[in-house]
Amino acid sequence: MIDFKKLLLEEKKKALSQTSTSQDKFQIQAPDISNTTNRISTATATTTSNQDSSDNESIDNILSNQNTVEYNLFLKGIQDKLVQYKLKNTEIDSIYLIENYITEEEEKELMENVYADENDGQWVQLKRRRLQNWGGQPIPKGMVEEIIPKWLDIYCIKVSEFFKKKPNHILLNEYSYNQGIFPHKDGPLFFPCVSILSLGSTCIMDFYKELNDKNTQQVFLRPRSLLLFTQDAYKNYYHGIREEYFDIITENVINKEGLEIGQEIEREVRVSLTIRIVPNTIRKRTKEEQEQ
Ligand SMILES: O=C(O)CCC(=O)C(=O)O
Ligand SMILES: [Fe+2]
Repeated sequence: MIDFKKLLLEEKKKALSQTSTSQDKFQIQAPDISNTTNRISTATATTTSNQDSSDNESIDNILSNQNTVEYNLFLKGIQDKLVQYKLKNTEIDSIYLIENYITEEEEKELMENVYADENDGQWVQLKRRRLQNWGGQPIPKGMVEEIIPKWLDIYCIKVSEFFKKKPNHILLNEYSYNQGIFPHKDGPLFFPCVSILSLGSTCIMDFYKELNDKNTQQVFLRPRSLLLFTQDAYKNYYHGIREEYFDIITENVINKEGLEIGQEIEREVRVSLTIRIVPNTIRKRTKEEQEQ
């Protein structure tokens, strides 16, 4: 009998070898912030403890200055709405996971739009994954807001129930087979809560207290789930996805219900929407203002 699983895996390996070299292989290390696009994608992920603490200071500034009221409202919203989705069995406070946040039809429609011809020009090819950046470029000077198309904006509106404000930025990542994202923190350019909608494939996300931490806390992400993390998880932990063809369920997976230790779960192409608020924005000048 033909072993389709093996054949498929061979195909995947072949496809991948055309886009990567052996040096590209993932190791747990600091994120590659050598190009600006990647810096946007990992949102100024930092590599040294110095930068790290200044990042945390900036996060605190965001909270203590302009956003205290907003942040308190948001925290209250979390208590009201997310308490039942909080992941237990972990020392990390403040990770929430909602399974089946969207339906299969909604997932299909999103995927159709992600791969629609009209969005072809939106793809930015990084060394190890592709992305689409929607809403503007989050930079320290302030993001010039851009209109988010309706097919995505409806999800900004949907998750605003947790943020108490409509997110204005979506980073859409596409991971082919064994691609991932280096451990990083999302940093001070964003309001310190991130929501991630998974499409197309499962994967394991690792949370690291320190880079090179072997004993990570892991979250198994299913398609159509919404992961949210804030406070402790946002500020004090790196998160990343390993470059693997399979995820293996270990003791460290926090949400093991329905899974077995040692179980191997094959990856497919995964698309994720990272939906966030960029608090520091500058208004786009109108055409009339530009002409003056
Ligand atoms: O794809 C994911 O689930 C993670 C994306 C992420 O960490 C980011 O965009 O900062
Ligand atoms: Fe991230």
